[in-house]
Amino acid sequence: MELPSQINCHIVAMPYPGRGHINPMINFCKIIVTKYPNIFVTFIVTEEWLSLISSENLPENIKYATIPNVIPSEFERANDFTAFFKATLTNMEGPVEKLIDALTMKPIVIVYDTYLSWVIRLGNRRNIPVASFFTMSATVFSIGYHMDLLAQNGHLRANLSGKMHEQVDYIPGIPSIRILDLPTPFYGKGQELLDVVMEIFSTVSKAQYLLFTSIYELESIVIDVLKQIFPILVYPIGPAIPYFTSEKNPSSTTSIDEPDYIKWLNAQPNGSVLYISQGSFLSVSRDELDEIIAGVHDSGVRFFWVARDETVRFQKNGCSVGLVVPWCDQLKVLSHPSIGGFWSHCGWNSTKEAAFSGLPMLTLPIFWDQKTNSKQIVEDWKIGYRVKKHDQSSISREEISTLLKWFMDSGNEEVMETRRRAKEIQKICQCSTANGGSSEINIEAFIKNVLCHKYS
Ligand SMILES: O=c1ccn([C@@H]2O[C@H](COP(=O)(O)OP(=O)(O)O[C@H]3O[C@H](CO)[C@@H](O)[C@H](O)[C@H]3O)[C@@H](O)[C@H]2O)c(=O)[nH]1
Repeated sequence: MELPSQINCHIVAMPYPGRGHINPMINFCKIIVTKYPNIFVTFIVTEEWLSLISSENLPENIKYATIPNVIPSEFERANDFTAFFKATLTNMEGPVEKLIDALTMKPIVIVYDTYLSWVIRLGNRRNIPVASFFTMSATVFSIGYHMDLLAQNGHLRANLSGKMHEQVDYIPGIPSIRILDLPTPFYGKGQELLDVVMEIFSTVSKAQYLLFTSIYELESIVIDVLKQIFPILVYPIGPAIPYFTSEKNPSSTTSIDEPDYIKWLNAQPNGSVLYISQGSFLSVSRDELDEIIAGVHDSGVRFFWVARDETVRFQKNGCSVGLVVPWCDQLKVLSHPSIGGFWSHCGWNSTKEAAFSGLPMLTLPIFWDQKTNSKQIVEDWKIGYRVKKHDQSSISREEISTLLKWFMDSGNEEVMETRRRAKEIQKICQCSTANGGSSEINIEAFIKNVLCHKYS
């Protein structure tokens, strides 16, 4: 849809303060302003988050606006996740409302992270439509939305010990799934947030739109079901990763401007490197990490490891087959020809980036939606393997070393089949994000509807 050139419109974006939430929101905004240059976006973050992301190049018509640091620091988020999460629900509404009231152009819509449910109230008070932007999978949404079914079947607030392998086969639109693979607020870590999470899912239908950051073709059944039963408009807007700027086939020639880690990757044989990342904030226990570090080094497999602030701990003297970095441009690394596999904590963004890059995965989920994403990767799309194959609570360095050698062995027929499947999934993602693909169609339909609402 063409916007008349004289009409300028304004969208407010309100992400949840976390890397895995800010990234997809900013990517979505970039797609919108690239397609509709008359749309302006105000992207609201805390002052601390501005300092973390301000170096990123933004198109001219996206501007950051800040609220004070009314929530605990990003660097303490993992120490007390419950307190952090609750603070995002209680402390941000006032400053954000003040900021929105001071804007010179009234927004046509507020796109807010689903977990910041107070934005619905704010939109109602100010008569601004709101679009709930869910940064996890549509599968996870359906589970959250149907918690009443979990309760009816004795799978919520019940003693589930001994039942973790029971199948949940009654959630609309999703294949049968074990209790063990449900998002953790329902039975494990994060359960103290169950009431809050239930409240959040039950209020989404009071928004005007629901946006899934998902590739329609990968979750078509659950998305179609939700479109039928959900009382508001539902749009799967695509992966919300920076696919429009990613180099799908980076050249192997070295440019002086490239980071050293890309130069290192350029020097490695095709498909030979395992990329390892456990996400942007939570980690496994220290003991478990020590076993993983030992297992990775013992395996002799070539690796590229994102260690955040623990690079020294991940390195081993005399190690010549691996590179440890604190942070990298993950999608660029995953798209590099020398990467042959991805060990991931299964954050939804990492999952989509792996799918988009056509990589087989090793999954080690930690909490929240990651277990469900791991199940989709391994059982539904069949593009990966669980690191803890038998759901054991810990894993030894020997087991890790054996698994990695097996996974990265280029002659391994089972893994070759998984690689072939990962390439099929990659094609599906590429078609969905190409011009005229389902992602573009849904983004256009969303914008068109918002504009009709404004000008009707
Ligand atoms: O060195 C790195 C490591 C990560 N990333 C990026 O950081 C993001 C990480 O997102 P994700 O993979 O989703 O992990 P988390 O940051 O752990 O994401 C949180 O948010 C996600 C979306 O709601 C949830 O799926 C996760 O469970 C939750 O932990 C991705 O875009 C990565 O490309 C980098 O750019 N460089």
